[in-house]
Amino acid sequence: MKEATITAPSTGLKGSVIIPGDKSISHRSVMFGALAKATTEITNFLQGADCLSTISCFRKMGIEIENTPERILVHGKGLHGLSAPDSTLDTGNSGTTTRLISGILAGQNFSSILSGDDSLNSRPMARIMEPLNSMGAKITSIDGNNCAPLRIEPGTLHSIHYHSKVASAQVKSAILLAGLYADDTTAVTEPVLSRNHTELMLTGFGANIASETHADGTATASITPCEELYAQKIQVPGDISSAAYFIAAGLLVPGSEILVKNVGINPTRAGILKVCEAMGADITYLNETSAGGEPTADLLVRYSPLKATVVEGSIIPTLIDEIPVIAIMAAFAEGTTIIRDAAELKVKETNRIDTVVQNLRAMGGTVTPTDDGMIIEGTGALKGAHINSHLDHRIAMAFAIAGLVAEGDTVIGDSQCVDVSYPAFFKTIAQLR
Ligand SMILES: O=C(O)C1=C[C@@H](OP(=O)(O)O)[C@@H](O)[C@H](O)C1
Ligand SMILES: C=C(OP(=O)(O)O)C(=O)O
Repeated sequence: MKEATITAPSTGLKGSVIIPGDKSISHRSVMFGALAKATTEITNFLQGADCLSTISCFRKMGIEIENTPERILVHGKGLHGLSAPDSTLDTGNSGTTTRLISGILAGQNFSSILSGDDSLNSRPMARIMEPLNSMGAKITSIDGNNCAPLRIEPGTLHSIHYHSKVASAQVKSAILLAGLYADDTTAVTEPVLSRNHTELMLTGFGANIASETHADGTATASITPCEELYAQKIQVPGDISSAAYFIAAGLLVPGSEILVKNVGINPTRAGILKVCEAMGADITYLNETSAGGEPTADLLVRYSPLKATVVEGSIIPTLIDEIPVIAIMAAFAEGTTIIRDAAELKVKETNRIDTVVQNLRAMGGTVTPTDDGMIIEGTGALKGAHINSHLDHRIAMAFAIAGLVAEGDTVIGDSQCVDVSYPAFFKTIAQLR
């Protein structure tokens, strides 16, 4: 198990960072490519452990996937071309892999078992089992605790209109993917629009998708089964969830100026940029263009004194994975920052309310956990500490950024967990010094 030691730089961070491919889009490009006829070509695919889990699951189901540094080729076999895996599908640490694949497996004529690591196998799966089983799927939790390992038996799927209690792209996507195999139009209404990559990308692959955001803020996506999906060329934009660490580093380390390049700024993902703006951040958008049907930009980030803010309501799903690093920014902002409506933090790779609070306190921060978020005093100073990442990549990276502005050394425990979403993370920090 590795440790990484972070010390505050003596001068500002300067230079540019090319952000690696978006994790959500990389997963989906392999999944949808596998279900399309012919070959899908993916560039800037995220070579993180989570996305590699998705590749290995589809290889086990008979899909040939060529993975080279330049591109990925997914030789899709059509909607009914997957074959029975000869052993358990290992979804590693990845909630996205587990939940989205469940929607696909629900519609297959073979049985399968999905299982991941200890963290994954303790995350809630009732949220997908319940709607998928109400469509006629046969998914059971092998240990009877509504968690993976999951057994998925062949079932005959019929359409539903599901009203989800949580704004979750994983739940929405699982249902829409099962909807590809249902008898009629399947719809999902969520309380607030969550990331919409599945809707955008499946439309590109030729599926019949409709999406609507209603006057009360709820959002409905629906899918009508089609004969086949068509292979695509996908250029994956940079992951704003990975960019968030370098945006925070540029804002927090005095004297910094960092060009964060190739950032996907889809509005369903870009809540962190709105929060930065509300905190008084100096960020200039350059080269606004698009990649893979998603808007992108280069972000020029300069050191800025920050002020506290309130993060709540419909913005939460658009920045849910960025809350650990937002908490670090809040510790250096003037005033008290309140984060609420974010109970979903409790069911990520760790309970991220607990793991943020534990580590921020270890660094001398003043933070109070609440039922659905936390309250952070902007004390303007942290001290180096030993960080327990609990093997959660977002915790490891958020506290590495804290280490750049803390007094003394910060040691990130189990730092190798960054490989889940950002294998080059520590190397990239080193290059900016
Ligand atoms: O659909 C996706 O790609 C993801 C959705 C989010 O999870 P939920 O849908 O559980 O909120 C997010 O936290 C995760 O990192 C990726
Ligand atoms: C929650 C995350 O991912 P997943 O749900 O796919 O494990 C994440 O990357 O922060």
